[in-house]
Amino acid sequence: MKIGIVGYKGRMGKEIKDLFEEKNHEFVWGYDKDGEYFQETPQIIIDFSLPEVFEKTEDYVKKFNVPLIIGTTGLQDEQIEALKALAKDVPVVQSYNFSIGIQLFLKMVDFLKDKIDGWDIEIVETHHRFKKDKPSGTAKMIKESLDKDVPISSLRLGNVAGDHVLYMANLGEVLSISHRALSRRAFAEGVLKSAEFVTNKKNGYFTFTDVI
Ligand SMILES: NC(=O)C1=CN([C@@H]2O[C@H](COP(=O)(O)OP(=O)(O)OC[C@H]3O[C@@H](n4cnc5c(N)ncnc54)[C@H](O)[C@@H]3O)[C@@H](O)[C@H]2O)C=CC1
Ligand SMILES: O=C(O)C1=N[C@H](C(=O)O)C[C@H](O)C1
Repeated sequence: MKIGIVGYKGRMGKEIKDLFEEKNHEFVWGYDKDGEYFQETPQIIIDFSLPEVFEKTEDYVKKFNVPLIIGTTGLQDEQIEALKALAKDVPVVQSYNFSIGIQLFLKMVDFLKDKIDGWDIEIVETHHRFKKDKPSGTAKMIKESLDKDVPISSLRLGNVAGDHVLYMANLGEVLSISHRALSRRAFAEGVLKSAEFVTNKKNGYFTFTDVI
């Protein structure tokens, strides 16, 4: 397929471009800080940038009338609502984490969330020093799955691709679930799966949970 990437010069943008090209897809359009790269109209747009770029992405998705995969974190509620409106016309996949491991993590949280009443619960996320948002989108997803107002601690260390740990403790024991992305490839693989997932869809709002 012919892909377009918003944030194509960034860490995730480059990883996604490399993976899709390895799989014989073609990068034909991009948007980044210094403007537009245009070779051809893309068949899909992938956005890994910043929330302030969202309106541009929305405009380009409407202009090209193509599916959108969006992994940008820190979106405002109104931007999520705008994505749902966009999804009436084109397929949209939104997730704050495109790794399979975090999907399994969320399933474990769903299994145990009713069984830990009265326990101390805390989330710790660690990311590279360049990450702009805090707490991570994934930590927010874990908290939302718990249905509880739990503290989140954020560490910004070196070049860590993405670690999330959920700690749960009562007076006699400590239970934890942890996930470590070894590189950004894990997220890019999920984006590729999502792009394949939307190819036969006319419209609709999906998360990565729907994809796997
Ligand atoms: N959902 C997921 O699985 C994952 C999500 N992310 C999220 O993806 C986003 C990007 O992460 P990274 O690639 O590490 O960041 P990055 O900073 O390396 O890349 C962001 C790109 O957006 C561009 N950009 C910034 N302002 C812009 C503007 N005003 N107009 C156009 N382009 C602009 C930058 O120039 C850069 O190329 C973040 O929100 C991050 O949290 C990152 C990894 C996985
Ligand atoms: O910015 C990152 O790098 C990452 N961001 C996502 C988040 O905020 O949860 C996903 C992943 O952990 C990497």
